[in-house]
Amino acid sequence: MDHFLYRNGALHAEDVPIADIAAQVGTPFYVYSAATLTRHYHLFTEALSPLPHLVCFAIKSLSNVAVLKLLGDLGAGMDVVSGGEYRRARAAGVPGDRIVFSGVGKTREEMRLALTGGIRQFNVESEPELRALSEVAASLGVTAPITIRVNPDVDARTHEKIATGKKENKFGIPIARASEVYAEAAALPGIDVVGIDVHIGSQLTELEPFEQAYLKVADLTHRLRAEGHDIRRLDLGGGLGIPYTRSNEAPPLPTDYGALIKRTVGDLGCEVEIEPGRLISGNAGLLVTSVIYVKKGEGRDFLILDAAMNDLVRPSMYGAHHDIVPVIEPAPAVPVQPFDVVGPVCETGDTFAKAREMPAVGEGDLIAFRSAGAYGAVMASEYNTRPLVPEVLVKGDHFAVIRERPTFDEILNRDTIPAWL
Ligand SMILES: Cc1ncc(COP(=O)(O)O)c(C=O)c1O
Ligand SMILES: N[C@@H](CCCC[NH3+])C(=O)O
Repeated sequence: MDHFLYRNGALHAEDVPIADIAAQVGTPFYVYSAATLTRHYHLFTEALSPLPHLVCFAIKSLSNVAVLKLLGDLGAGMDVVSGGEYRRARAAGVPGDRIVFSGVGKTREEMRLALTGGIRQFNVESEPELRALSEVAASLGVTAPITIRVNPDVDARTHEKIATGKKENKFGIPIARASEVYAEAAALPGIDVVGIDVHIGSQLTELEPFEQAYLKVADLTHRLRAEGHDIRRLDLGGGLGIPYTRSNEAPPLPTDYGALIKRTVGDLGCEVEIEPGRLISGNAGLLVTSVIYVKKGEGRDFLILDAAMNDLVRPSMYGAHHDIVPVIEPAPAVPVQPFDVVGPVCETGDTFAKAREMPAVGEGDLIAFRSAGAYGAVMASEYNTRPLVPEVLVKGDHFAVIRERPTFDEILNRDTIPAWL
């Protein structure tokens, strides 16, 4: 459920008409609902209670500092994957002891940043990283709390570009080698082994792959404890999928996912962490755009929008589907017709949808992409020197721009012409 509904014939974000935001901010822009973000965060905390737990929002999915502050103030932890994301979480007021640091390529500089600024744990993904972290921590005279990310070789049955738990993927250490790597970790200076981490992929629409992975983690917990490690925390990753269409069968809900966690690892006496991104942010955001032209083509009509692949790359990158709806609600009797929905970028790949059935719309009409809160704004670029689009947060009948559209002066001032040219 989200908070983007038609009321009196017009699409609203909570109590604010989308058209009012467009009039003030101009298109394209992203808009997020505070109520949806809050609700989705609570779905997870409720699903995991009464287990001791921390829901660490995967901020790679949506990293605007205002959004992080909203979730952080509710008590959320954060899963970060770079020094930049760490800084965002801290700028939002999230204490270090609620931040987990994931990723296969943490640099020594990033390790220093987190160790001096405060960190709940590093999710270590390789032996070289483990040794580097030990060196950095020892040189600072501190101890780094760690889990080791294990790769359970489970097929997440999702898009191949976002599956992370198969043995051929770059993530984690093979679960079969866990004993060896944990033994090395325990012997290293500056390292405190606190638990196990696993994350098998994103946009999972079935619970079974999670179940396979979590059962392997439960087994490993027993094994590592028998080998003398004090395994007290399990980071189970993110990845629960969202419905991208209203017609499709919906993926499992956080309640089902929570029940699965309790069933598989709930009796181990561990604190549980999860790292959901998309399920919290995905359906909490729209990308709002205007029709520039309706162009008659050979056997098809093109809807040319002022948003493009640089603003929302998911359709061209993964062939992803987003529902595309007019901001003014079409009357029930209005016939639909197929459009190829495209942006102005000079690539054929700048196509959001082919032959998408939509009610007739015309120049200047407002259109919204649904389910665009996750991996939307964060993956945007300035390709074709198209400025990054603004982000807006709505709460009840308030809205605020939480990231301004850069001016062309700002964009051009970032380039410098060397004196010798
Ligand atoms: C380590 C890690 N944690 C959490 C996530 C969040 O995934 P999702 O947005 O699918 O919940 C990802 C992305 O797949 C990830 O790589
Ligand atoms: N960027 C991907 C998700 C990646 C998940 C990253 N761990 C998407 O848009 O679906």
